[in-house]
Amino acid sequence: MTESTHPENATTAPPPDAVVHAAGLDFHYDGYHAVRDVSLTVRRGEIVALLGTNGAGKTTTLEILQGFRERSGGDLAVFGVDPFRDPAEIRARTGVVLQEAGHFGEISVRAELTMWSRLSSRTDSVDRVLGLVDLTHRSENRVDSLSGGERRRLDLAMAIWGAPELIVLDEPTTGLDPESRRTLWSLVRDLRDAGTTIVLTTHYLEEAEELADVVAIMHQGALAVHGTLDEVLATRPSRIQVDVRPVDGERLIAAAPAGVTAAWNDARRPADAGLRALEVVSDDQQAALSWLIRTADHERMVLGPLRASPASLDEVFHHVRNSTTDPATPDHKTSEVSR
Ligand SMILES: Nc1ncnc2c1ncn2[C@@H]1O[C@H](COP(=O)(O)OP(=O)(O)OP(=O)(O)O)[C@@H](O)[C@H]1O
Repeated sequence: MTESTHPENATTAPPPDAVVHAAGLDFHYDGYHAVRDVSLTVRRGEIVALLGTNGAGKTTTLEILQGFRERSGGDLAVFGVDPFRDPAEIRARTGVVLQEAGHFGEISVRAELTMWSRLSSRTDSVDRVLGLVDLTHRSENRVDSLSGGERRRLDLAMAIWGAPELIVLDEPTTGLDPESRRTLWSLVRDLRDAGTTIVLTTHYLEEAEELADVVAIMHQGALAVHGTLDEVLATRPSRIQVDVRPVDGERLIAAAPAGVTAAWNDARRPADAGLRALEVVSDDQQAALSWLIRTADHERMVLGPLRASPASLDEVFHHVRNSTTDPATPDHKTSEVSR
């Protein structure tokens, strides 16, 4: 993974549009180091997706950001205040969808939202939020008659009550069918387009690819990589797939310069039986392409169809997951993409 020094640290002033500015966040549960040196800035109107394996520290990080837990170390400002010291300010400006929300099953959707409205410091109209989450037609039905997807939309209705500036969604689409997931994505995009800042956790890489302006991958409590999707994908080598009619295939592969790896991929069968599939992997796509073209010219080698593509989020995620860190090391270092 490409490592670079992240500009955010405890001494860096947050950008003017920062909603969340965390520098070197740490958290221990009874001696277990669950969040390690996490530095992350979330800007107004951005969707940030927090990814990571089970137990990576995503929910704990979200709980610290909302002021539910007091950090063990590091600096944190949400809306410019310390969320643990000033929870009322955070509650007033933040909507939340928890991983598992509790509902009063025996009352109607409308009655539950009305009860919710009395608990919230923000004002809104039940009909407005029901319309936004497309639950108007279910408003008089009992909550326990809702499908899983409809309940998740009801959770979202509570989170968007009173149009909070920040919405925190912990695995908002877990268990939803693809159609319900797409509906929720569209809602989240609309909220972002209206200027809402959104931080979400998800185990669906596709969800992060679809929604996120910024992707952050946690591993063993630390932020292993974060940046825009393109920046995150660029932390792994890109791949060129090309079908070639080689003059001397082995010589071609042996001649690949440093930083460029070429290998035959006999699992992929070119449509033209006279060609053979070659895969070229490199951090420097331009250097790899130049070498390929130069070599083809020099060797009078026929090049067939060629496709150059960045690494997938799946590849980045697996690389992070397989990278070994020592959870017992208190000074575990983050590696991040400059933004
Ligand atoms: N109340 C607690 N007491 C002790 N350890 C905890 C507590 N809550 C979480 N942990 C541990 O802290 C680590 C981080 O948990 P956290 O829930 O933040 O991870 P996560 O990334 O959200 O995981 P998942 O994707 O499974 O929801 C885990 O190893 C978990 O077992």
